[in-house]
Amino acid sequence: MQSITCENLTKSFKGDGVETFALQNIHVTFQQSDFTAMIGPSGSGKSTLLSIIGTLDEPSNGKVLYGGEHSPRKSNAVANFRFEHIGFIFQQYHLLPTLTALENVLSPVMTRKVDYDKTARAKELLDRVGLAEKAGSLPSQLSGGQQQRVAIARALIQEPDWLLADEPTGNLDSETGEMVFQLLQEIHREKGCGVLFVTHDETLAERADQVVRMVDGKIVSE
Ligand SMILES: Nc1ncnc2c1ncn2[C@@H]1O[C@H](COP(=O)(O)OP(=O)(O)OP(=O)(O)O)[C@@H](O)[C@H]1O
Repeated sequence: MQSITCENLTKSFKGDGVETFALQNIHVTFQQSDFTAMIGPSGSGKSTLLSIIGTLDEPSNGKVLYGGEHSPRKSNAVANFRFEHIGFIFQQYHLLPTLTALENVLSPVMTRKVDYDKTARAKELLDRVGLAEKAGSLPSQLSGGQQQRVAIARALIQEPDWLLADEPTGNLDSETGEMVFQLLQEIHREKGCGVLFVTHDETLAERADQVVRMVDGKIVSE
């Protein structure tokens, strides 16, 4: 999965008889070796594009190719494909409130058979994001930046090829956001996973290898 290519992607939502085009004829290729920023005004389609690339949603038209191949079609197979290849990070962290930091990192693999020591890997990842000493803390006992670092560790548990990050610094003050941004860049270099990073922050976007600019569901520049 060295590359992800979107070919002629369109996504529309129908409601109250009105059709809204969230994406229109998107053609773009992302390389796993790149740290890519996606920037654009609110409603320009960034989250929709990320969801479709991440197989959380389906396009109305067009296709996404992963290393030149289609993703599977059946829902079980899609879930496995996503589990194997893609890690997600969201603006709102989405940690499970009743689980500790360590349990949150373990949560994607809790009910799955894997060929590695889950707990050892989860501990290593918590250590990597600088939170070894917070393994037993609940999300409510962690700051926003710490919660986002737990979410990053969770996204990495299955060593995904791609990390899809939807405004991961959107809820953080600029200093904490900078720390999370740098952590993602380090992870990209260390683990070799491609990163697609949605942001509203022009100065962060400019530090990416590739910048994709969206307006009204279209890519206006790359
Ligand atoms: N489930 C949905 N049902 C109806 N319309 C939707 C749905 N999801 C997105 N849209 C519409 O699609 C367009 C693109 O939305 P999207 O969330 O992808 O934009 P965005 O660039 O990520 O915005 P933001 O920066 O505010 O997160 C918007 O007009 C939005 O209202």
